Amino acid sequence: MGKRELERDGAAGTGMGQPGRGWETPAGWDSRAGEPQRDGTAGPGKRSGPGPSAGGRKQEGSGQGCGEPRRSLLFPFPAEMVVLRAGLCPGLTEDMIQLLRANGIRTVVDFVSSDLEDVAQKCSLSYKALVAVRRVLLAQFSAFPANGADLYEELKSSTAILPTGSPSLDQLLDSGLYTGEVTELMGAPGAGKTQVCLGIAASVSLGLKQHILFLDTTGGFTAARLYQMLQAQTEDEEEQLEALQRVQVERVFNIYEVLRALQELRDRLSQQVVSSMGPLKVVVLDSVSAVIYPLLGGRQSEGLALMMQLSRELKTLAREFSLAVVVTNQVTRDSSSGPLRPALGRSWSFVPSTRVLLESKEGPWERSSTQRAASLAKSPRQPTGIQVELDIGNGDVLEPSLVTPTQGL
Ligand SMILES: Nc1ncnc2c1ncn2[C@@H]1O[C@H](COP(=O)(O)OP(=O)(O)OP(=O)(O)O)[C@@H](O)[C@H]1O
Repeated sequence: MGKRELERDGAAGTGMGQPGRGWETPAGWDSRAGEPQRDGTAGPGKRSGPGPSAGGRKQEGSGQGCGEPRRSLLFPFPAEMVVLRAGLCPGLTEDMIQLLRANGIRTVVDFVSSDLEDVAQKCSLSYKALVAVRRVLLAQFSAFPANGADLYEELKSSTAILPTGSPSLDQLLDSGLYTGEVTELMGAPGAGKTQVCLGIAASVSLGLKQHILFLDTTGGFTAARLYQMLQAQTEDEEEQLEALQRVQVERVFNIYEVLRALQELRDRLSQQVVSSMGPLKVVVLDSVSAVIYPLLGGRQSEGLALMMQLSRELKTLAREFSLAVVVTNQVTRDSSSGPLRPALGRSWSFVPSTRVLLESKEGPWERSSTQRAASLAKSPRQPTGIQVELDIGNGDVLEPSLVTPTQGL
């Protein structure tokens, strides 16, 4: 794929202002900037129409499904499970549904697979009206094949890349944090996971003027440290204050509180309640292992179920609302000399699409206490194993949104 670039002046993407969802662009949200672009040609403002989104559900919300047969393959509706109800599509009235039900036709699949001539006779309904309804339901509920180019276009219009404020970390992440994805920072205690999260919060709130939700499960969030990072980037006190206000912190000390906070967030985003929070782009969960570890000792199955519920919640939030989700995780080893592995096992390993291992290393890395080695353990875009040097002090700070050529999505 071609190169893309990130523009100055802002984060990017769709998210809460995604036109495809039939939502309004929130005030102050520049929906044009920062989109991943190919050869700089697919420029800003391109998404003025109802474009495809990362989640296939937008067609339902926007009412496009009826006249617009194109549907994302990512979330094909399980049509066999959809019960016919009034308002599902134009022409499908309550009376019609009652008559159909009386003849054993309850779901979309029942309806589209019936002989409509027969149904028209049995239910005393207009054959023409039934055919029209069937056409619309087929358009709404069928999975349509999409080719790579379509999917790439879809990705471009729904994905934004948010610079982390650290050029070396951006290099590792192929330009920054991708919305719609879960990125994991893993490392031993003291490796610098929280510091990197705070750095991301500072960069996104100050440089990109976007909001961040910081879910703190360990009490590791330190406002003073965030303020220090902001001060390192700007001397303007008003800007510092505004940036601090864009970082919303919730202390959530167990999995139930985390799930509740995420559910509340989903409700707010679904109802387009943006006034209290502004355009949210990043959700940080620091740390995920702290709330899952206590569950995995006793009744394993219950713990695993909650872990998977959390993983589903994080992934769907990221995708449906075009958020970049960042989680931190501990590491473990099989033996004292074995390699570091992310904690939480195989079930969790499918959750983050990108994983970065943070380590304080001996040798050239240990030039100062703030130097860390960051290596890519998992990525959908870059070869794993790439390693960069990261400064978790204030040294690795660069203005975000510089034009950054990359290798493509
Ligand atoms: N103001 C600061 N400037 C530079 N480095 C700092 C500063 N504050 C803390 N550190 C360093 O950050 C490290 C701790 O990082 P952090 O709390 O992010 O680790 P962590 O990986 O989140 O650990 P845990 O898993 O225990 O939460 C320490 O080595 C500390 O020296």
